[in-house]
Amino acid sequence: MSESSNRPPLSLSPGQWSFTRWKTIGQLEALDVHHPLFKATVFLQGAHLTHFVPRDEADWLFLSDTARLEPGRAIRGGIPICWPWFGDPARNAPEVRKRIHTDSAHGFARTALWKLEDVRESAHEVEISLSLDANEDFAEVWTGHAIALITFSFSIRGCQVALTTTNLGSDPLAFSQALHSYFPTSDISRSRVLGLGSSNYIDTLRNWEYFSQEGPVYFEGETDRIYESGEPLTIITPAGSRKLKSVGSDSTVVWNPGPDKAARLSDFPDYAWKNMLCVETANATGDYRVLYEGQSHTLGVLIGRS
Ligand SMILES: O=P(O)(O)OC[C@H]1O[C@@H](O)[C@H](O)[C@@H](O)[C@@H]1O
Repeated sequence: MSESSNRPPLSLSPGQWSFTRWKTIGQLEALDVHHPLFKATVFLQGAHLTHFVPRDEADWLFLSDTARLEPGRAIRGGIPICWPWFGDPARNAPEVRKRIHTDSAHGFARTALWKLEDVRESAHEVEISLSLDANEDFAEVWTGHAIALITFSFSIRGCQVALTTTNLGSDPLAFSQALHSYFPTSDISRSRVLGLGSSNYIDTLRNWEYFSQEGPVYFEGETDRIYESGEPLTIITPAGSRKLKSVGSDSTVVWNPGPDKAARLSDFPDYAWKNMLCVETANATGDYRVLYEGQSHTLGVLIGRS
């Protein structure tokens, strides 16, 4: 995960960071990274990465022009962390659903306040780790005891996100999740996703029925699919391409709201569906995971150049 061999000792003291600063953006606290090779912004709320900008390049992530940076509100763009369930609770497996006591989609982690665990810096890389202790504080919406630890690794080569869940409870923990990455494009109609060509998918817009993908995924209006694949992907847009390599995932969500849903979506301009696509590294629907006491599972994605 890291190429730095002589890392500085663990330090949470801002005085010892060369490239990372605390910053209040909107109403939220963030870690703002200004490394000579890249910039990045990670919010404590949601452990939410909103920007990753290698030197002399445009942002690799899409952030809505009308995103609201407010306590308790999910940020529209970047990489929301959907955890410990993905999507509509009612569409989850019974083992996952039985722990959920709300209708809200995508879990509570994306609006919860995470704790900073570590910042490591080197001449090549910055790593930021945050944790969320999901205990009885969340009992109103979810039953369980688990810890989520997320590590972002930034370098000139790209950005890696690794989310490790450990079951601290004595019962088996069933959960679903996604790294809900928003990518920018100048024109959705000239964008496509390669690498899903031989997989089956659930089309949530066609009665949640199964279909088989042939060739690249193109975007012709609203698209909302759960692919049964965790294979490497390439996203092609008019500005270039990105490679996505996942770990611990056998499902990938591809989403674009199209014009009608965009008009209804919170914190999202009507036109913005033309300028983004989500390709989400997931453990969704049948790909949910079960952890016995003390066991861990890591879901990760490496976003790089192709
Ligand atoms: O508006 P939210 O809760 O951020 O969800 C956005 C989208 O997230 C995607 O992951 C889902 O597949 C879509 O169905 C959903 O609309």
